[in-house]
Amino acid sequence: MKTFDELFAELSDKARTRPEGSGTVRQLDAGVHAIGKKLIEEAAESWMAAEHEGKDATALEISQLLYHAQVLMIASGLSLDDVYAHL
Ligand SMILES: N=c1c2ncn([C@@H]3O[C@H](COP(=O)(O)OP(=O)(O)OP(=O)(O)O)[C@@H](O)[C@H]3O)c2ncn1[C@@H]1O[C@H](COP(=O)(O)O)[C@@H](O)[C@H]1O
Repeated sequence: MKTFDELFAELSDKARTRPEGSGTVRQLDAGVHAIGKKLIEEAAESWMAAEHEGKDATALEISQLLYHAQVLMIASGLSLDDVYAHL
């Protein structure tokens, strides 16, 4: 298990070191348009899971939504503090 901040640190490190086989690196290379589409897909899956699939499935989909939001942040050059400043 990891926290939101720990995942962001891990993904930032992947973006910097670009290890082979990293899905995050693949997504970053695909660009903001592709990442945005993935984010919307996970948002829709989160919504459907919450309506029809129960708590476990909803938690899984929301974890994927958070992951893709973080990938979009990194692709956009945003830090956690840039986002937290608006909370
Ligand atoms: N938390 C996640 C995570 N959540 C979602 N995803 C990605 O988002 C996809 C969402 O799954 P779907 O069910 O929508 O699957 P899909 O549509 O078949 O997926 P794709 O065909 O688009 O890959 C997964 O296949 C992963 O590619 C994640 N990929 C990575 N992480 C974590 O990010 C870290 C870095 O991962 P790598 O960069 O791959 O090393 C690790 O700690 C991972 O656990």
